[in-house]
Amino acid sequence: MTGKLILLRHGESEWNAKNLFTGWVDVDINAKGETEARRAAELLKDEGLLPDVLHTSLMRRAIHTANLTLDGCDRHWIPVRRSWRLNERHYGALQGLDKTQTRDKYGEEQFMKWRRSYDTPPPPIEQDSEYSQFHDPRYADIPAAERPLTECLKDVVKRMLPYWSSDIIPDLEAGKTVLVAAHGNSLRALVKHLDNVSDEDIAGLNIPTGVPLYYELNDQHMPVTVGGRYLDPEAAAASIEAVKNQGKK
Ligand SMILES: O=C(O)[C@H](O)COP(=O)(O)O
Repeated sequence: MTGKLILLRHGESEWNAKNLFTGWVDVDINAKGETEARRAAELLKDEGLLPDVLHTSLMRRAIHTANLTLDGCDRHWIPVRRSWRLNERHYGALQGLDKTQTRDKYGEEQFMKWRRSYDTPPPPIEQDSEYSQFHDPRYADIPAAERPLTECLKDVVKRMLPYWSSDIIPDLEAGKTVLVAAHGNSLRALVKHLDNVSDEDIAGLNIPTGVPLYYELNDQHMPVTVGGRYLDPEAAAASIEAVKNQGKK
């Protein structure tokens, strides 16, 4: 028995367009992002990949994207499970800062360490900062001592994989086509696991906005084809390049 897994990063967000570090700040997708979400529905319909269950984060850009995509392929009625464990990576004190200004201020090396290294988190955000979610009621169930104030990708892998095992794999084992609508870095964490990407090589892996990435999985819930398949390779390549170059002038 194989599993069908579709990964979908939210469409372009308001802060993606403004070149701001977002993390757990709960911004929405913009008009371009909505168009991407609707295009994703067409791609799923064309491939006959109609999700039976949705797993998403607690953030409106992923939830909104999933709603538009599922509505577009008449699967708006499927069960949904939401978890903070699929949230974007927490960007700590960088949340709300301009990526280019941050690169200019701290230099390329430090910028890339904070943005793309596996185990170097940005400085933590103050609990009461304007861009902190420490007191957000949706995270009240996370013990205060465990509530993130910053994360590196290693932290995201550590908090995401338990959800993959406890909540997503059972749906795959039940033969369901699973849609995971999430974020650039929570999906980088999942792709790292699925494709066994090294701690060094993951720095060079970026996820496009709004283009479904399809994996056929084997009985061990690992990819039949490493890397999976983007349902619109050209759009994926263009978006990946844009994500990679964020922060550059
Ligand atoms: O949280 C953010 O800023 C973006 O969604 C992801 O940003 P990154 O591609 O710079 O990690």
